Amino acid sequence: MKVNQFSEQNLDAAPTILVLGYFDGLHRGHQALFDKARELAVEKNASISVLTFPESPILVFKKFNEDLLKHLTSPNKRLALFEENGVDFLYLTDFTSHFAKLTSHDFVQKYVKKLNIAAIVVGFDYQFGSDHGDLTQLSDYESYQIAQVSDAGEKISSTRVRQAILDGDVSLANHLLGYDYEVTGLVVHGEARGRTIGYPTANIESKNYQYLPAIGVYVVDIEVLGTRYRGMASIGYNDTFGGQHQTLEVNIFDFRDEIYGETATVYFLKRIRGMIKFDGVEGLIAQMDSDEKISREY
Ligand SMILES: Cc1cc2nc3c(=O)[nH]c(=O)nc-3n(C[C@H](O)[C@H](O)[C@H](O)COP(=O)(O)O)c2cc1C
Ligand SMILES: Nc1ncnc2c1ncn2[C@@H]1O[C@H](COP(=O)(O)OP(=O)(O)OP(=O)(O)O)[C@@H](O)[C@H]1O
Repeated sequence: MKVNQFSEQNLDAAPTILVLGYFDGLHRGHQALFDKARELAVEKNASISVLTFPESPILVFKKFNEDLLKHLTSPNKRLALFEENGVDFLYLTDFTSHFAKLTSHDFVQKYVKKLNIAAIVVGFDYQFGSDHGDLTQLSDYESYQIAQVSDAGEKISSTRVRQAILDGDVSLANHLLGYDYEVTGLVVHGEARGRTIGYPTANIESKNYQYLPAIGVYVVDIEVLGTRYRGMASIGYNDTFGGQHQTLEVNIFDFRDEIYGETATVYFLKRIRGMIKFDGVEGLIAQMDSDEKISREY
């Protein structure tokens, strides 16, 4: 897959299937668009291109708060997902006030027309341009609108996946995504208390503005140094010890190595419970013994 800022100089001249949207998380609803694009690409001997934005368009419309910078994936995972879905060319353009003012007609002239379009694929609720144009605006092109992909009678959307994660319902998030929700970060030093209670933990600090699941304890896999291990994670304030800031920590099973400074990816598989403030260390250890049993058996 080739990744480029959209500019007239770097566009591939060969016929292409253009897929449009922001695609945070590339969930099962989004994947349906790429299933269609791959089918068309074979039929028309064309490549697949996506024109999208590095950051959420919402940044241009709402008062800033840090959550607006958050994504369901790290930048690398986002690229990997586009690639897995068959994308050959990923064109990025910043969503700015100027961009937001383009009418659907301007958008077609300035962007769509610059590509050699074999077909266009969008979702059932896709709208674009300041005049909220829809597929009829693209009538010069062979275009396909993909029907809504639902789960439990409700549209699968990035918003819904985000809410499931914030609720701690990682099983639902994974089901909607079609893959396990993951957070990537650096392994940093914690209080070095974990090892004294028999459960050393890798403290993971994400630099990627990703959503963390709700406070609680989770069955996870963790990938570090090229190997994927089972483990159990805690997200919270270490209430028992009066912790002051929120951490993501993973006790990695059957693992003994120093991994500070390594990049690790945590895959959230299932929520076990909420955080408990114990009166003493013994209660916490007994609880973690039980968490371990659940996590190993999962
Ligand atoms: C699976 C798991 C479950 C945990 N559950 C709790 C809990 O219920 N209450 C709590 O106060 N801390 C809990 N912790 C956090 C521990 O307090 C923390 O790992 C320990 O204090 C070590 O911290 P450190 O990495 O900063 O040394 C849990 C940690 C793990 C890995
Ligand atoms: N469940 C779905 N079924 C079919 N198409 C979808 C579905 N969800 C999104 N799409 C389409 O995928 C493209 C990208 O959509 P978009 O990035 O707005 O995702 P979204 O999940 O709807 O996001 P949000 O929750 O932020 O509204 C659009 O063309 C949209 O119509």
